[in-house]
Amino acid sequence: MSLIVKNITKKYGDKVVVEDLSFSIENPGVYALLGTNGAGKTTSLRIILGMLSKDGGDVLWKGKTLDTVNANVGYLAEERGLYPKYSLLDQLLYFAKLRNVPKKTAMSRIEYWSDRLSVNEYIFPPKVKGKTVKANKADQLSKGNQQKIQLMAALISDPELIILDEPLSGLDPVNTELFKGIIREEIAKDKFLIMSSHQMPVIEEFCSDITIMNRGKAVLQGNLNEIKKSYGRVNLFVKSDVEIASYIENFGIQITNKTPGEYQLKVLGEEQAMAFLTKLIQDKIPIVKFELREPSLHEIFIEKVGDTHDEK
Ligand SMILES: Nc1ncnc2c1ncn2[C@@H]1O[C@H](COP(=O)(O)OP(=O)(O)OP(=O)(O)O)[C@@H](O)[C@H]1O
Repeated sequence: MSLIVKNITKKYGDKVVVEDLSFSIENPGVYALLGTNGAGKTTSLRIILGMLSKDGGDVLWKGKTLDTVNANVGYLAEERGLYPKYSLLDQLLYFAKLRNVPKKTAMSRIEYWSDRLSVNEYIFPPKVKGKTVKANKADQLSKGNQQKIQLMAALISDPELIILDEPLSGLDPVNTELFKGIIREEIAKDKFLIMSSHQMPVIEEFCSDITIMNRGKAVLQGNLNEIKKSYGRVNLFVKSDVEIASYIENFGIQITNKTPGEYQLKVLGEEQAMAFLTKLIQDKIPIVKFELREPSLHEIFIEKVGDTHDEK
């Protein structure tokens, strides 16, 4: 195992905000930490990073307690974490120094990432009439550009373990794709990533293993494909040029949703779906879509925490 999180617990006064959370990561790739607002994701990530004290449990990286000496870790925090009044270049060099990156290496990485993320003009202010324009401070940047600088800070040490707390929140579609591309590249470099996100399609795109938290506890854990398989193929999407609502109901299938022309149905399993398809064909009902699939992560998430997620 590369990362082992064993029974971590955190209390604030009497309130237990993370309770006995355990999971492990064996192979490179992205591990997802999901949960409703206040479920304890950020707290757990900060405990894993060693930024926050814990009331119990262990975090091991390659067999040793995870700390900044034995692990090269990068962290993109959910909230903005730049110093508002210092120049961006100074801050990036400072983060690099904290993580023992030699200045020359740090400079070449800053140049690479500022190009890649199109933030050159903020980090290396251009010359106007021979004079360098005053360097930008963090509080003069848009939210998305601050996020880019924080991503640069997270990646400045070329970390082996990368912790991304809501990395895509607040980004426009173009920058979302840019960040996703960078995440894909880090995966291709065999990095270990832990990502928290409320965007279920993003989790489905990147993550093989997940933990869903609710009120500080893990309520569902495992391989996403296996979890989906365990639910079975019970979601049927049918689209027809004609009105078939009563036809479906007469067959004894439940309609869970209807959008223009398309019905979302809940079937008992593949057998019932196939019997329904056979009947549609026999009765010559014009069908333009017939798709049977497992529940989405969104549906699984709602089922697991939908009624119970209110903060204590
Ligand atoms: N310093 C603190 N003192 C007291 N309670 C805290 C403190 N920090 C966090 N909490 C509480 O711990 C719980 C978990 O918070 P956390 O930020 O880890 O949740 P989260 O899953 O990351 O939520 P979100 O998705 O909204 O970011 C919440 O109920 C929060 O109010």
